[in-house]
Amino acid sequence: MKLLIKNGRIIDPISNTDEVKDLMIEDDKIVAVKKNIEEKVDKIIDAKNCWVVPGLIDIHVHLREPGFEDKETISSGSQSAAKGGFTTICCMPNTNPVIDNKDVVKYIQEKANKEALVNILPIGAITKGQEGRELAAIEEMMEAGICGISEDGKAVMKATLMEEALEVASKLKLPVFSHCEDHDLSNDGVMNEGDRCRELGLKGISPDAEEIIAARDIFLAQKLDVKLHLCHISTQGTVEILRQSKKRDKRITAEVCPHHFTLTEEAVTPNNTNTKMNPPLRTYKDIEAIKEALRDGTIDIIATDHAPHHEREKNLSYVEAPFGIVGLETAVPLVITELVDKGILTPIQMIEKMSTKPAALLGLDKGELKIGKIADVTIINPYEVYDIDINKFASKGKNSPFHGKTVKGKVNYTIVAGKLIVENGELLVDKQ
Ligand SMILES: NC(=O)N[C@@H](CC(=O)O)C(=O)O
Ligand SMILES: [Zn+2]
Repeated sequence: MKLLIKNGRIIDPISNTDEVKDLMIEDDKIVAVKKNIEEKVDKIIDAKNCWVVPGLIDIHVHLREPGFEDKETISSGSQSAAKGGFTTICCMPNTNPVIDNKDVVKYIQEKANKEALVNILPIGAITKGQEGRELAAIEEMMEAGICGISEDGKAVMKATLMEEALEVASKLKLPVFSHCEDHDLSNDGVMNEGDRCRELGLKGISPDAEEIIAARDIFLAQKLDVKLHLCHISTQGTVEILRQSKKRDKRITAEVCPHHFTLTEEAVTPNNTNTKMNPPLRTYKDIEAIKEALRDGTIDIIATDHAPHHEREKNLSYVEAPFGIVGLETAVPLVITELVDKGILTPIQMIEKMSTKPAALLGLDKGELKIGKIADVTIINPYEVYDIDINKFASKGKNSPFHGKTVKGKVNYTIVAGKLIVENGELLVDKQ
């Protein structure tokens, strides 16, 4: 099977390429990247005016299976990922049961092998049951194939236990994804601590809750040979801590989510629980700091924190509704609209943060368009303008604050190991 992608703008951060060329795939591999390939093939994709990029990688996704299949499943989440242009996603362990032993890891891998359209890499919990009391079976999960450990949804509040986890991760060469939140400080808060929460009479979550644990984990990690990655950072203070720390320690990485550079606390209204996520929407000054950090490389990765919830739960009051919004199918247009179009990131920098750097953090041989590599490829039309429509999401979750937003940038094709999964923006397989 030979597939030829003609006349696309090949964007490849590793070779620093941003040039119109053709790309040919044979079976599951990239076999040629050059101008004017004239060869008899099985299928031609016309990528004129489109970007041809290494398959996007989202390191922060909640797939909800096992345990919360009414919110999302491995199958539906993988369809959502494919539509969003992601060829590999990492799934967080806050499922039921928690991903804290090899059996749950294997359950996810087997289901993913059968049902998923994209590569799924489980992340193991740091503590048993995510209860913060004793370490999970990290070594056996590593042998089963987890790509990292995280307590995401929570922080490990006991510093000595977090230190132990970092030591184990260092020994096993696993990255640690830190959800930075001091639960004593964030206790009961539902939105950012600031003017807007006082205006609305809602309880706030102070930036300190994030910054204190970010600083703590950086201090704990710098004594060890370990990759510490800060999840969904949201405040100017965390950006500053990160910028300073990176001067001493080059291994620290951090991600930001599209909602945290797109919306501020001003978007919060008590009747729209799709503005409720953790960490919460912050302020204009936080967004400015995040954008600067994206531009200067302090923030390495853009991840979605795709957190689907059922409508029934999101219809509860602002206080009772769960934290989280879906993100897989809005990431590419938000990054193009808010960052690339506004000159904050170049297309190469965008792809670096959505494919190349995530691959490097995970130690994957991906994130590059090169002869011989597995053909995970995404084709994006950066010029298409349209309104985001939750009813078109493949995700079971419709909890997005971006419904109706006019954006620019559409994923047209997603190719996983040479297989066409999305064509002209539509999934080629029936929904399960
Ligand atoms: N981000 C969220 O608002 N929610 C996540 C948990 C998390 O990533 O912290 C979830 O699992 O729903
Ligand atoms: Zn989290």
